[in-house]
Amino acid sequence: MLLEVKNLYFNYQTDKPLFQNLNLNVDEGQIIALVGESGCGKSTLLSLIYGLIDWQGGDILFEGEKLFGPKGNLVPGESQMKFVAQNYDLMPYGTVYDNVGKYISNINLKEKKAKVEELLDVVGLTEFAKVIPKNLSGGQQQRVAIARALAVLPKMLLLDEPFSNLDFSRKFELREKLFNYVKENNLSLIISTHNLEEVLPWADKIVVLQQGRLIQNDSPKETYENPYNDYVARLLGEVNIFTEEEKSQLNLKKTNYFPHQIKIAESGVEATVSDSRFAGSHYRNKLLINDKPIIIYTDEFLEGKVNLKFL
Ligand SMILES: Nc1ncnc2c1ncn2[C@@H]1O[C@H](COP(=O)(O)OP(=O)(O)OP(=O)(O)O)[C@@H](O)[C@H]1O
Repeated sequence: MLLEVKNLYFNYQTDKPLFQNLNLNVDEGQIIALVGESGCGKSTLLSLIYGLIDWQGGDILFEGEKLFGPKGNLVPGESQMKFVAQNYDLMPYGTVYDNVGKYISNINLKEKKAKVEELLDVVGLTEFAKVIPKNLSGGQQQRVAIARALAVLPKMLLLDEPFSNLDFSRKFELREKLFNYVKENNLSLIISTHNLEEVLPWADKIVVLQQGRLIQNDSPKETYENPYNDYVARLLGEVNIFTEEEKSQLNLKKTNYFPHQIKIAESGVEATVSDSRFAGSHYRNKLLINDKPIIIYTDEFLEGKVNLKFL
């Protein structure tokens, strides 16, 4: 086991603990998506693991050795890890090239150059090598910080919302290259995100935090098929939530259904189409079951009355 968080107890204010008995294990080479709504504790957990803040109880072990937080390190942060926080902390007067190469030794300059160039390609900033951070957009600065963190091949990489400042097309490109790089180099990664869909295809495990409680830790498929509660289901994307009463009235198996889990059928629950809108790869339809609005996706435009089957 590379990282073990055992019975972690942490609070900012003494009367209200954020983490109580939090447990988390990360294997070598594993990609963990850390998700939860804003304020649930994602950034705090990453900062604790990296050793930027002190915790009050429990243990954090890395390769079986206990970590001691800020008091255990002369330079902030654990040496075997790299953390890209939401403030990127770049050298303002160094170029993109200098920033990415900051932690790479100067002994072999040819090797260093090749490494920096490889990383600039991973984050799509090759043509910005000579630019200084203040002349970059927020998203570009974020990518410089990611490249700099990758440069030393840490055993564990901690990324806090790494795609938050990127536009759609950049996000897809960076995502693909970043996760491939992480996998090829067998790095362990904990990546926090608001948007699970962004990381789902690459994550080995999804760890869900709700107000500081770790409520689910499963593979993406298991999480998708069996979200622990409606909060988890909502984090996975657009979802229809039913009350217990609606569930029994409609004879449903569960309280949450993703739009693709409700299909048009010959017979079944009757619904009226309220609107049907073109949404790119599908039509997004709002239907009413009695007065209850639900969303389903179809290949075709819908109108009138339909019957529904819940998968
Ligand atoms: N320095 C601090 N002092 C006191 N409370 C804090 C501090 N930093 C964060 N908190 C509180 O701790 C809780 C967890 O915050 P944290 O930043 O870890 O959440 P998060 O899940 O990363 O949120 P986001 O997705 O918005 O970044 C929040 O209620 C926040 O208000």
